[in-house]
This record gives sequence, C-alpha cells and structure tokens, in this order.
Amino acid sequence: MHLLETLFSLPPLLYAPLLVGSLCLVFNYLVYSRRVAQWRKSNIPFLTPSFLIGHKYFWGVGRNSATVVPLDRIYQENKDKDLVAFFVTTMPVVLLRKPALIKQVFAKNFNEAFETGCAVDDESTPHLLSQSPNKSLWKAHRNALSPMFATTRLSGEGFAKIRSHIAHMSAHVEEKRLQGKPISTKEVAMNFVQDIISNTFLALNDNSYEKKGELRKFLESFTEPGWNNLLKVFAQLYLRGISKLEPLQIVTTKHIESMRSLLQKQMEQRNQSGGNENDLIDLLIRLKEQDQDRKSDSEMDVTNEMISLGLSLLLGGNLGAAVVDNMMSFTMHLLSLYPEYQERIRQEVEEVMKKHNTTEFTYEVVRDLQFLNQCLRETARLYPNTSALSRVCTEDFTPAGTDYNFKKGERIVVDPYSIHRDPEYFENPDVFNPDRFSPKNRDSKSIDAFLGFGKGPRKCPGNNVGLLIASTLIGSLVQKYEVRPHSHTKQMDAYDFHPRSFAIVHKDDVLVDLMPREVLAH
Ligand code: HEM
Repeated sequence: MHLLETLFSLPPLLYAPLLVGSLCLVFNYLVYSRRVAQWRKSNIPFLTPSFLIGHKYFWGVGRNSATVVPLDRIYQENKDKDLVAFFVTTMPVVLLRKPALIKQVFAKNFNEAFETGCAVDDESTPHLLSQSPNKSLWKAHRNALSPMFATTRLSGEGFAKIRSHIAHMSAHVEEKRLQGKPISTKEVAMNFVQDIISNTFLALNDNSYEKKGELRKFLESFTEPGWNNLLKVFAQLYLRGISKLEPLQIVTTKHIESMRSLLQKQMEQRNQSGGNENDLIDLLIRLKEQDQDRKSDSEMDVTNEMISLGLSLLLGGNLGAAVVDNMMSFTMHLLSLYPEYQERIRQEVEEVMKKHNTTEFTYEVVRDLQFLNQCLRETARLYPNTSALSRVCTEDFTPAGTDYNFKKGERIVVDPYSIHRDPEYFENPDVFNPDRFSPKNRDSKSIDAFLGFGKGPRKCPGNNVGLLIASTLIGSLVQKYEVRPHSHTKQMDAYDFHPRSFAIVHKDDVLVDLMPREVLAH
C-alpha cells in the first residue's frame, strides 16, 4: 500500500511509465511461467527465459544475421536433444533438431501441424499460399497452380522465350567485361529470373538489363533486405496483434491493387489476341470461364482469388521466385572458388549438347545437366535461403514413437542451415562438394536431412522450375567464361549474411570477373 501511495504521489509523467513498465513485467512473468509449466508437463526440454528478452542470443538481431546465428548457437549447444523450446522475446517456439522428428511432424503429422504461422484471418483477403487460412483453401490453390509448376511447360516454344533472355544476359555481361568492370551476380541473376518469370507466366516482355521491368520493381518491394521488411516478417511471426496494421502487412493494399491491374491488363490483351500460351493468364481465364455465374461477363474483372494465385506463383512460399536469384548468386560465388567444378560443368554441357545434336541450350539439354543440378542442390545445402521453416500446431498431438505432447497453437521451427552443416548428416559439411548429391552417394540419412526446399506436403512446388532457370543461367555463363572471384575470395558463412533479413542473403553483392574461354585458350 505504502509503495502504491508513494508511486501515485509522483508526477503523472513519471509514474505512468513506471506503472506501464511494471504491468509489462508482470504480464511477461505470467507468459513465461505458464508456458514453461506447459513444456514441463509436455516433456519438451526448454531453455529458461531471461526477463523480457526471452533468449539472449536474439539480441544480436540487426547486427549478425537476423536468425541464422542465434538459431545455430542454440542448435549447437543442445546436441543431446531431439528438440528444445525457448522464447524469442515473448514468443514461445520449439526448435526441432533431428531430421527423423522433423519428417514425422512436417509430413506424417501434417494434418495437426498444417499452418505456417502467418495465415490471414479471412479467406477472401488476397494472400500467398503460405498464408492460407485453412487447409481446404490451401489445397484448392495449390492444385489450381500445379500446371504452372510443371517444367515441361518450358519445353519447345517455352524455351524459345528463355533463349531470348540468355541473349539479353550475354549482351549485358559482355558489355561490362569489355568496360573492364566486374559482374554483379545479384544484378545478373535477379534480372534473369525475374524477366523469365514475367515472360513465361505473365507474357510480359521485359529486358531488365536495359530498363527495370514492371514485375521486377513489384517483387523488389517484397524482397529487398532492410528494417522495413524485417519488421514486417517479425510482426507477422511474433506480434500477431499489431501485425494487422496496414504498414505491417506483408501484402499491402498497394501490392494487391498493382497485381489486380497487371492481371487485368494481361487478361484483356489475351482475350483480344485469343492466343494460348499455357501460362498464368490462360489459367485465370479458364478459371473465369468455369465460373458459371460469370460466363456471360465479358469484362476481365480480377477476383481476389485470382490475385491470391498470382501472388502465390510469383512470390512463392517465402517470397519465393526471388530465392532463385539468390541461389544463382551463391552458386557463382562457390564456383568462382572451385574452378575444377566449373570445368566439370563445361564438359557436361559439351557432352549433353553432343548427345542432343545441338550447339545451343534447349529444354532437353538443360534438363539433362545432372552435375550442374547437383552443384545447385549443394548450394542450397550450404546457403538454404530460409533461415527457419515454420509450422503452427492446429491440434494437440504426440509424434509417433515419442512422448512429446505438442499443444494446439505451439509454434515449431526448423533451422536448415545448422542441420545442413551438421557432420552427423553431411561429411565435411563446410566443404562445397556437389558429388554428395550424386545418385550413387545419396543415402536416406542425407535425403532426410536436406531441407533446402522444405519438407512434407507444403514442400516447395516450384523447385524444379527454379532449378531449370538456375541451370540455364549458370550453364550458359560457365560454358563461355571462366568465373573468377572479385569481391569474395573466401567462402561465406553465417556472419556474411544480411543482418536485416530473415532469408539467407549475402550482405554485400558478390562480384566476379569473367574471362572468355577462347582468350584463355591462346
Ligand atoms: C529453386 C529455388 C527455390 C527454393 C530454394 C525454394 C525454397 C522454398 C522453401 C524452403 C519453401 C518452404 C517449404 C516448407 O515450408 O516446407 C518454399 C515454398 C514455396 N515455394 Fe519455393 N523455392 C524455390 C523456387 C520456387 C519457385 C520458382 C516457385 C514458383 C514458381 C516457388 C513457389 C513456392 C510456393 C508456392 C511455396 C509455398 C508452398 C506451400 O505453402 O504449400 N518456389 N520454397
């Protein structure tokens, strides 16, 4: 009583913050103690939280990589455990450490741990596939988009489009080289993948090497690392209450309206030209035709469902198509440090072209570049793009063969970076060794431990499209040039990642020098 009297005798400007601060501490204590008691009862080992800050390692956010370094330290320090729970500020999470348990929860218990933790509240709100509010809607959208994930769509005429982008990219790098400048892998890769995606999904004929295309600008607003995007993802994952505010939304009203007008323009054009490109625009027009009520409607009005499909395809699960450029940039970095693997790619390109009786890149050539595909998968192992795969329990369950009781609402995370560098699953894990992905070397242990494209029914559906685009870029560059390091002469690790990104992206652009092979031959 005496304490309260003293407090209220202070000027309001002084006691109000003290009062609010004290209430926060009480609330914080209650949150921590309730969850800790639950973990204890559920047999889930946990790390005792520090007041207000949860786990101390997350205080490095903004200095080191946003999540890779803290998660890796927790992973390393709890080697004896299958799983370990802790708090990120006031957000409780359970980190699954063992691939067998991850497979169990992500695949076998999919029905009980279906959500990714950033679902929208309302079915009609335009959203990404990863934000689906319920399983039936997620399934319907994933099925509707499935023809877009088939790589055969990019054979024949589809690959003719890709060849025009190889020509744009080649002209760009040759111009830079003749000016004596290094090549920005970020720029080359980003323009390449985003122009191909614009062209093959949306029939936009961009050449971003000359002028940034419409889609390129749109996608950049989602993927550019920085405080703004970091805060948005953080709010979606950990501050569910305030994440409903418009500036904290991942998909803002402005994005929705840009997507609506882009789709509308392309659908109207297609309706007039009557062409059949087997792309997203045709898919949306078919969807509209199937809708009996709107059959007679000649206007190409774009529904929220169409916007959701467009966003999901272009941005994927974790701001997706953009991950392909990241993968290509890291591959160029690694290959610049391992010239012997560049030579093997060159030999493979020559042999496969000979087999298909051609001197240029075709769908069949790229499809058959097995060793190059291994190099890309090995890149995804060392630099897995997603710092944390996440699921939220939608029901209580106990994974088979364990006595861990997961409660509805529990957030589960998986840290691909640490598992991919664990010698228990990958021998000499820090070494870039594409042969570990050869069919003869792959074993069930490493197959289970590889999480570069996720796990279970929510696994990346676009991985083969992404790998095809990446193989085309890397194959055509390495065939013509020797790639040499310019900015990064040492293999990057977690401390080289961008501190303000949840994705694993390098903080400084990777620059390389290109030496034409015919010059080297003389
Ligand atoms: C080759 C580079 C790519 C990598 C490394 C990659 C990685 C991933 C990862 C890690 C996930 C999360 C999976 C999980 O939570 O279990 C994911 C989901 C997803 N990706 Fe990809 N991705 C790539 C390319 C693409 C492309 C090119 C597309 C689209 C054409 C795409 C579309 C998606 C979609 C739609 C999801 C959400 C799946 C769902 O929630 O059901 N991805 N991707």
